Amino acid sequence: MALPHMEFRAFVQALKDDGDLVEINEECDPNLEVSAIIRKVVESDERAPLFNNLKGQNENGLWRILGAPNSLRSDPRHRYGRLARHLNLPPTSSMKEILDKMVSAKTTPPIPPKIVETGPCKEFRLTSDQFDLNQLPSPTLHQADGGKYVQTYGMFIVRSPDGKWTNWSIARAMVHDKNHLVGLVMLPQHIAVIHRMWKELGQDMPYALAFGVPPAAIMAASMPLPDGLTEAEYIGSMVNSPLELVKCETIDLFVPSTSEIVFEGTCSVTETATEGPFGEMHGYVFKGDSHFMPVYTVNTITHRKDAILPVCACGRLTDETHTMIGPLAAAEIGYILKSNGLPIKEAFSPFESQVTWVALQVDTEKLRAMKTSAEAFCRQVGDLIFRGKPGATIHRLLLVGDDIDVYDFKEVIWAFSTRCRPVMDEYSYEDVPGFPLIPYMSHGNGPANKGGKLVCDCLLPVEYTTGKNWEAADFKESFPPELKQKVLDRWHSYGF
Ligand SMILES: O=C(O)/C=C/c1c(F)c(F)c(F)c(F)c1F
Repeated sequence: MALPHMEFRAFVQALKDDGDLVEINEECDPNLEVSAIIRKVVESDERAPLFNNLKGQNENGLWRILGAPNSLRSDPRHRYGRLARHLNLPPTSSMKEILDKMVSAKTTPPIPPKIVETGPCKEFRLTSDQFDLNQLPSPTLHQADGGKYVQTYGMFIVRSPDGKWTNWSIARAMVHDKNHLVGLVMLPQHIAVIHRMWKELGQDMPYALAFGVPPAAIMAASMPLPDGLTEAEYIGSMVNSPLELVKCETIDLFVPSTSEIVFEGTCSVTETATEGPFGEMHGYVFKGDSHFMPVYTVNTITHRKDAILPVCACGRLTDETHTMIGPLAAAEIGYILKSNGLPIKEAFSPFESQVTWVALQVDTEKLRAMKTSAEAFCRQVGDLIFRGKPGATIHRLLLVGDDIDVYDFKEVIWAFSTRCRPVMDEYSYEDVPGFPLIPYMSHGNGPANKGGKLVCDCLLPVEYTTGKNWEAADFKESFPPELKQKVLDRWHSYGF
């Protein structure tokens, strides 16, 4: 068996070996029961549920469901263990080590994928008269959803008409009828950019939708990489080995050969249908909140025996839309700022902000050398991020000093609450694209697609000029080292 980061089934085995999997063999109903269990799991950082026995499974075991594929573990020593297993990192890895790994491929040569003749994803093949997406165990994830969201953790593969740019990404889609999906295709997502290219040509867009792809691939597919970059070679260089791809049956696209399930077909550039409402990443389902979105025809399904459909039952903390989208956007944002020579050390998106904020740790010694003003620096950061794709889902950028660990929200919210004077230390952006899925945008008082963003300066004025002139009134900073050591050594003998 391949390594867990390179084959989904090996990944599931790795979770089992880690004691991070609960196999449920009693029959479960994909209509809400499966998602209710997944929701309870992700709200308590429980082990990932593997549903082996689902109502509607066909004679070849199509399909099982793995819930919470990339959510959190309750043991703080392994908090990000499931993310680490996606990348062949030790389960004790920190979020910083995980994000550094994701960014590492930006500075290493791309490794092109290897094309193979066939693979496990070709074990069974169904033509459109041989399956009904409403009979297969497509899950209903929230009772107010507009349909069965079969696609929440699969990977769309689409290519520009000139064949130069292949994009891999996660974008949600629900069952429309026995052979059709309807999916969210929304700018600035690259799938929408490429869909427009086909629309201009007047040709439907060929697509593949691969479920249960190599875990390293699905992580990269969630990262807001630059336009035109082909994920396959980025991942190859990230894991330092070529991804194995196999040609689709009916279209000229390639999919990871070990994928659990592959849908193949075309996405209409003319036909739309109502999509949504959906329990989204910020934790709300707004009744009646549906929009016209493109219709995908599913011409062919190929799959492994007893194939596993990974499912993200998204909503309130903490599921894959929080552990992946926010932190990966933060990693990209940090990389862009550093590449532009700004003194940024770390970037993270706090889960407690429902991943709508990114906290940026500033190297204040380098900041002082810039002899810049707070306004100039904040505007430099905001202009670079809020006008680009990586900042699309982020509505607050918090600039914090060297003493603040951006991976620890208690630190971030202390700096924000005590060092950033509301209004005066905040720099607004009303003329940039907004993220219309955030409720104060979609159901708020202003335009849904524009503005509502801030750079919040949580650096006190002295940090721009002469440096930190305070000591934190806490155990760490308000006592001499030898006294701290004495207290720590005697802690139990005192009686604690
Ligand atoms: O359906 C959801 O809950 C989230 C959809 C979503 C997303 F997660 C993103 F990261 C995006 F950038 C985006 F444009 C989206 F529409």
